[in-house]
Amino acid sequence: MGFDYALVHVKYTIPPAILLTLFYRPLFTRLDVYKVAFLVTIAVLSTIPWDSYLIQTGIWSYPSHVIVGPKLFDIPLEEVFFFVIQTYNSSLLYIILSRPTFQPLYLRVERQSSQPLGPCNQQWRWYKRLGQLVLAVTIGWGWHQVVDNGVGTYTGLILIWAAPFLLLLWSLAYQFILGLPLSNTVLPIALPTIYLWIVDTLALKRGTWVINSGTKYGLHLWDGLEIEEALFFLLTNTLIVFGQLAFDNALAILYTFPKLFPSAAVLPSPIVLIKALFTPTSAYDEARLIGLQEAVVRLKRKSRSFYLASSTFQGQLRSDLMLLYSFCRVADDLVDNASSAEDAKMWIAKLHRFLDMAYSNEDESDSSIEPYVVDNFPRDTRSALLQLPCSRLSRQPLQDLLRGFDMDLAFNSAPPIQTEADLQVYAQRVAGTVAQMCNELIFHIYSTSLSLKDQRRIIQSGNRMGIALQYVNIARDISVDAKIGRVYLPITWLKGAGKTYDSILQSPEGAGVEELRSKLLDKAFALYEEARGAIEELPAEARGPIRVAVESYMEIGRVLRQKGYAVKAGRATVPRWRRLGVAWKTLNR
Ligand SMILES: CC(C)=CCC/C(C)=C/CC/C(C)=C/CC/C(C)=C/[C@@H]1[C@@H](COP(=O)(O)OP(=O)(O)O)[C@]1(C)CC/C=C(\C)CC/C=C(\C)CCC=C(C)C
Repeated sequence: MGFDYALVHVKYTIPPAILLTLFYRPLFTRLDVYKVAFLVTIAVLSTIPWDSYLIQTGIWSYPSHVIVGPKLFDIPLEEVFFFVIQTYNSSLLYIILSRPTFQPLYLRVERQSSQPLGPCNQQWRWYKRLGQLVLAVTIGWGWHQVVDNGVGTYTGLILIWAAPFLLLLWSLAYQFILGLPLSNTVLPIALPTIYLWIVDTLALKRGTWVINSGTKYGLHLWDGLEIEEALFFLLTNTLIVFGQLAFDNALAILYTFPKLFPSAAVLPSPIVLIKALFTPTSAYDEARLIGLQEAVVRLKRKSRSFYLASSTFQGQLRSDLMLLYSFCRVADDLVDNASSAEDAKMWIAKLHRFLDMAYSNEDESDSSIEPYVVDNFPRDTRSALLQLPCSRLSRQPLQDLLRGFDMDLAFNSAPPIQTEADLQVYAQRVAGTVAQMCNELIFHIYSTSLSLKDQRRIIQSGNRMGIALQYVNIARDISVDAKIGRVYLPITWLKGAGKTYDSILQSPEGAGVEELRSKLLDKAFALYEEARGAIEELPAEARGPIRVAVESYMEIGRVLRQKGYAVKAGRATVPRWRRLGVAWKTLNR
């Protein structure tokens, strides 16, 4: 009996597990636990028979003085623990590195026939087949080595065990394996592999585990690292990361194509995951993919705060929020950028008509909406309308949002914000509604034990938080709005400060304006303080991300309260490092 192998864990595998867990803790969701547990189970079940065979046939062994004693099918418990901890560490590293990536963007439609495939699409098919061929040849060659029973036996046994799994995963998830950034594929394989090569070198030198001669080549990658061991760790980490990639590929298919999978669960069963992976790529909904692509580009270009926050959301909620943002942005821009008040009114009327059509029929496949949108809206706005997740949103907040845009149009005749109550109504319409829709999506996607009454109370607090954010938005944009002939500060406040509507339009800066800005920010922070507690009652998956969304926007308000803040295009901006700091602090709260 000895503790050498156990000490390898204490020194080298458990510390990274603890560090990775602490680092990722604020974002660790039930789905992540499910993914890791799923992979650990498969890793343990698939490795035990193989490892047991290797030990029984004397290909490798563990001197009795380095292990504690208990064994499972001849495998020391320390070794079984190794399968668990290696899978855990590599999975978690992959999850951390891939979290910022919006994975649905890496799904591609591949069609055989009538529609000609782009050259890129053709190339992908060849890559897929080439990968399959290489893996099939590898299995054949590995088998040959095992049958030969010579120095290539151990290599052969590694290959005939790992390569069939790799072939399966490659065939199902090649789109993700090839398409995702290298930081999501190569890096989570390379980092743990190199780390384990170093650990292995130390363990083999100390004799913690021994590869017996006769069934190995005797070649070394570097002094102390047998070529077979290097191959083993490379392939096991590749299996883990490919497994996670296939899992994510299945989730992306499930959540991206509601027409194919109308009621995808937050934790889908293995059968559903397999069904998703076996969905032919030709059945993917191309319009949906384009809608998501355009939504991401729009969000990235227009809102740094919400873009950063979006990376902390997961699964279907992330897609739905992007699509909701896309709709709100497009609607706001159509009205704001209209060439005349008449034109703006026309856009609002068309958007109302769109909502009438989208909510009038139970049948989502109603074919009259698409031609209506195509005939009435510019090309680059259509996907934002057609992909709005109407089935998960109620109609009233969308209509109220349009009524908020109507209030903006009133600036052309008489200032619509006369009193603080008007300001509140306006902010409720353009931002309270947005918060309400975010919360509706959250309660739709994540199950909660809260009563309907409590859900309504939380949605109410959300509305107030939306108003707080809109006040920050107005406080930030006093000068920008004045340039387009709008003053959102209530006329009653202006009078109290010895100002008029026109005086603000002419000089939207100066001490008097700063006082009014401060007053508005005080109101914003009072609402924020009152509403923020409700975030902690949201389903666990949404809590941290919503905190990030709210805090990164409120940070603009904090910046505005400091003297000498940086201004970009007439607006106060929060430096990138500060935004990241806020997100980090907020998540760890
Ligand atoms: C993470 C993520 C992708 C979130 C998306 C949120 C979303 C759908 C935002 C829509 C934004 C939008 C374009 C709305 C149109 C009306 C409008 C302009 C509203 C103002 C937003 C400002 O955005 P921006 O600065 O980019 O706009 P301008 O350049 O000035 O045009 C608003 C200030 C509204 C934003 C309000 C929210 C996102 C609601 C926040 C509250 C919650 C998420 C709920 C909190 C929950 C509880 C329980 C308290």
